[in-house]
Amino acid sequence: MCDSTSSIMKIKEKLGFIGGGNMAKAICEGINKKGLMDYSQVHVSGPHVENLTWWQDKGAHIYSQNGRVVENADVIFICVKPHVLPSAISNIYQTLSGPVKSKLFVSILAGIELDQLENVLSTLEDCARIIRVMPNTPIMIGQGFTVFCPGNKATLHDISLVKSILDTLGICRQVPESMINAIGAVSGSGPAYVYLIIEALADAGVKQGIPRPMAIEMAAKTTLGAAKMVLDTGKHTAALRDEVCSAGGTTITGIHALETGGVRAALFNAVESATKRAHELGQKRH
Ligand SMILES: NC(=O)C1=CN([C@@H]2O[C@H](COP(=O)(O)OP(=O)(O)OC[C@H]3O[C@@H](n4cnc5c(N)ncnc54)[C@H](O)[C@@H]3O)[C@@H](O)[C@H]2O)C=CC1
Ligand SMILES: O=C(O)[C@@H]1CCC=N1
Repeated sequence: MCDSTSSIMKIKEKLGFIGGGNMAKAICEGINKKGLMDYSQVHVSGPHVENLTWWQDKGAHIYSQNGRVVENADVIFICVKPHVLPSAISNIYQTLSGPVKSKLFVSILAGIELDQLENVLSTLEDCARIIRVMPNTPIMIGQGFTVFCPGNKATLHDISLVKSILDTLGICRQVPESMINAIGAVSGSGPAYVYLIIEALADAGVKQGIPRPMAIEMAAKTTLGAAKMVLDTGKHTAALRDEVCSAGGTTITGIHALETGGVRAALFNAVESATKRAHELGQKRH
């Protein structure tokens, strides 16, 4: 758990990452930037150890065998792509040097359900303790939105440990598992949608003669400011929009163009398609 004797609640557990890609780095950087752990507590594996130099340079322990992470860490984040899960897990079994007990697994895989995870891990431990998590990349800068759902065998201590870690990375909520695929389609994928919108808004400004660096800064800051208005004021988004749209003014003319372009329907379709895709990933229709 966390050490509350210092002013910062340091994580005492050793953290493991099976798969050292974008999300594993985002999680670790997020925690490290808060001063909650040191990279010497981190154990990471991947199929090509030469691709783990980023981790090595930070001071983490790196391995080409997933079993080494399971042996050395207390909390093991599974951070591979969903289709890689079976081979990543079988590599754990092949490379363990002895029986393993008392490990907590945290899966961030899109679409893969707790009972599937419990099944694949069942030969490792009779009662695999698992928590399913859906983060997003802004966790790297402490601005994430993460949800989690504990498996049946996860203890209250496991839940409080994982929640205390995720809480430091932004907003964190416990949800029923039935919601996770849809949440992943909104907040997990959401940064990509928003980057696309920021890029398009900036391009549109460039077309009107605004220099690109200013156009990008302006589009990003406007997105951030509008999001903060929603969160800080608690006002309905329609009310906030009304405050911008003068009668017969410029903004309502722009809104008309957006509605004609089907921007709302496009977002409905994006979230519906991404949710459906998460279910497909869970059903192994890769
Ligand atoms: N990228 C995102 O914004 C989000 C991703 N996720 C989930 O996080 C997971 C990881 O995604 P990313 O980090 O974006 O992917 P990534 O491709 O950046 O990282 C995956 C890592 O797994 C490693 N790997 C491949 N085979 C392996 C094996 N057999 N054993 C161990 N490691 C292996 C790869 O070398 C790579 O470093 C996915 O399951 C995804 O659904 C969840 C929420 C957000
Ligand atoms: O694109 C994906 O499948 C992952 C899950 C949520 C965000 N990225």
